[in-house]
Amino acid sequence: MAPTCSPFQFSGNYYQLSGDGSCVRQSSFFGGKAVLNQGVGYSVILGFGAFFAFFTSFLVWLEKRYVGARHTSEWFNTAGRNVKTGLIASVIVSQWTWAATILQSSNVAWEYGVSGPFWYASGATIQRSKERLLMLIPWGTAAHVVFLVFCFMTNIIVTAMLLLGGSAVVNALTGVNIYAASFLIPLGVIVYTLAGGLKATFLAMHVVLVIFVFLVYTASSELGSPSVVYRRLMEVSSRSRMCQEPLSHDGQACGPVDGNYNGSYLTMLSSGGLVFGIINIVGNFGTVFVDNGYWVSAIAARPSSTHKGYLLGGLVWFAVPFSLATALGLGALALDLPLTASEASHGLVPPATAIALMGKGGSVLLLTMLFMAVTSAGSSELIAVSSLCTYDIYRTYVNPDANGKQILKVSRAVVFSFGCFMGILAVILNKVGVSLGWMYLAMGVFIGSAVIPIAFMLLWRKANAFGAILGTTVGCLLGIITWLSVASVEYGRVNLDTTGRNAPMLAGNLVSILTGGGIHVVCSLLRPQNYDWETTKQITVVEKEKSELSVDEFKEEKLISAKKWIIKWAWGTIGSAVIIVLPLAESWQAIQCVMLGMFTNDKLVGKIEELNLKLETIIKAVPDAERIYLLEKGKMKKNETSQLV
Ligand SMILES: NC(N)=O
Repeated sequence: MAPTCSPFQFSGNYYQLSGDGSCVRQSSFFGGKAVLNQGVGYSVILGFGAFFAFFTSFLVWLEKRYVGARHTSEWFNTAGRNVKTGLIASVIVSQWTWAATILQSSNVAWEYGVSGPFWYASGATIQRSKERLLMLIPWGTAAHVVFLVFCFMTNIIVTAMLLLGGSAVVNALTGVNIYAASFLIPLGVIVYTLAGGLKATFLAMHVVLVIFVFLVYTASSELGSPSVVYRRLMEVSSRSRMCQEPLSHDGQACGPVDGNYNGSYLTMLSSGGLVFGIINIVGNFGTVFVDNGYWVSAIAARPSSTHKGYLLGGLVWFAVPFSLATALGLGALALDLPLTASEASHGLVPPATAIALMGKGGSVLLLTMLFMAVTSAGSSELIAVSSLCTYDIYRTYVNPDANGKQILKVSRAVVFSFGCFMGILAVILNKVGVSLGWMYLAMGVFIGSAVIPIAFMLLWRKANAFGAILGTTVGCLLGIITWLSVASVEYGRVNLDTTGRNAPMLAGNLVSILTGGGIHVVCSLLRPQNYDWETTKQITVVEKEKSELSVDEFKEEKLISAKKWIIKWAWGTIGSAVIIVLPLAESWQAIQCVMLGMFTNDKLVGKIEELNLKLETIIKAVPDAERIYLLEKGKMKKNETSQLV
């Protein structure tokens, strides 16, 4: 092995002295070398779903045998509408924890520093319960069909992100062929879903999360303390760092961060982070409002538990991307890993940090955590599509008199077919070179236009069906046109690289959501539809068996009390935020002066460093000076003695 020449003591493994004497940084972190063998990869891909399917089947059997539960088509699609607060919160967390939650959040931490995880977590902690798409039927068939298309598009995008992230990581860590992984991952998820899906898997996921955070900030010999992480982040982004080839390569993290205050990773003043934050909010509004999966969970919940479960789940979920990305994303930077922009965009920041910190053990832990997320979120997406196909298409347009058995059969056939379709689509997307990061940023361009029309449908009596259709379709088309035009004008060509950059993504996301909403508002004000909410009560269930829920659950007073609870807590939260933020805002100038003086005043820091350097030089020189002094003193004594003699 050639001798190392790293600019930092802690990243010697990633730099080598070349034959011509120049210092060369490793050109990528993974470089096609897998840490685990392919057997582990295939076991995880196929074994995970199968193991949990077996375990869930056993629990379902116990419930049938000893509790006497009957598992009908309604149970398959809505879990009997009897899920209580704790479980609904855990369902929300597991459903909302995608591969992107683990991988893309760390990617933005690697790109923008600490503001990335903040924007990721806060922008995606926006969840509210909703009703089923069938409610759109009174708006007419055209509206129902248009929103069905957008719902399918959302399910396809979310499932595609799970498969792109899952296949890229399993390929990088185990060497399993990426196309084989793309096609096989859905098979495990299908088996798991058909067995009933066990949302409690997310508990194990949180244990792994805590291990990683603990390692980075407490226990690891490589990092192990916030002060080490802090110091190293300052060192790797220092202005004096040399970043030209071959000491670093294009797309690798090196030196100050463009668009961040003082080029630091440890600032919230990041233009890139802010742009990502806006794109993230639009995209997540899209997936929350247009993804049928969250509607299905709301329906599965006991009516009096829905609001508490959703609020609790949303709050708990925040910790997942925020803590994981501030550990693994910032960890990758603090270790000066030679990751490339392409590796980061494919979701490989967390596996790289896991390997650097724990070797093979870290890879196994990360794979386990990721597959928990892929399996449980993937299963929710399959159920969501199954619910759309069976209730919104089959029972509405094909067989309105369908009985429970027929519905269950169609549900299972849809789960199988959609799973296989997604496997093939994921192979195609990988072949084309689409990355998880690209898909994550683009989701709002495709589905953002449906957000405001769906929200109005739920909340505004005047909302008009024609305006909703027009806003949704025109908003989507204009969003796509703007996105591609900005890429073409800004960068001179339209490809995956240019369309994946921040400026075109920001423009496309904003045009899509704002145009969709704007058109809908104008049409609704011109021709208010005055929607009659009573019509939603005509929606029937397939199997009218005796509900375990008390009649109280459906009483108006109970729902009004739930509404009061939400308003109380919402105002409580807003009130708390105001009394924290207002004094801070009012004293902002004073705070800024103090902060600037304390931490960021370049002159002051420069003076202190100069003083430090002088002191260090003096301290280092003391032993030599002492030795010279003693030597001179000895010589003088000798001279004196010889003169006397
Ligand atoms: N669910 C998300 N946005 O991670």
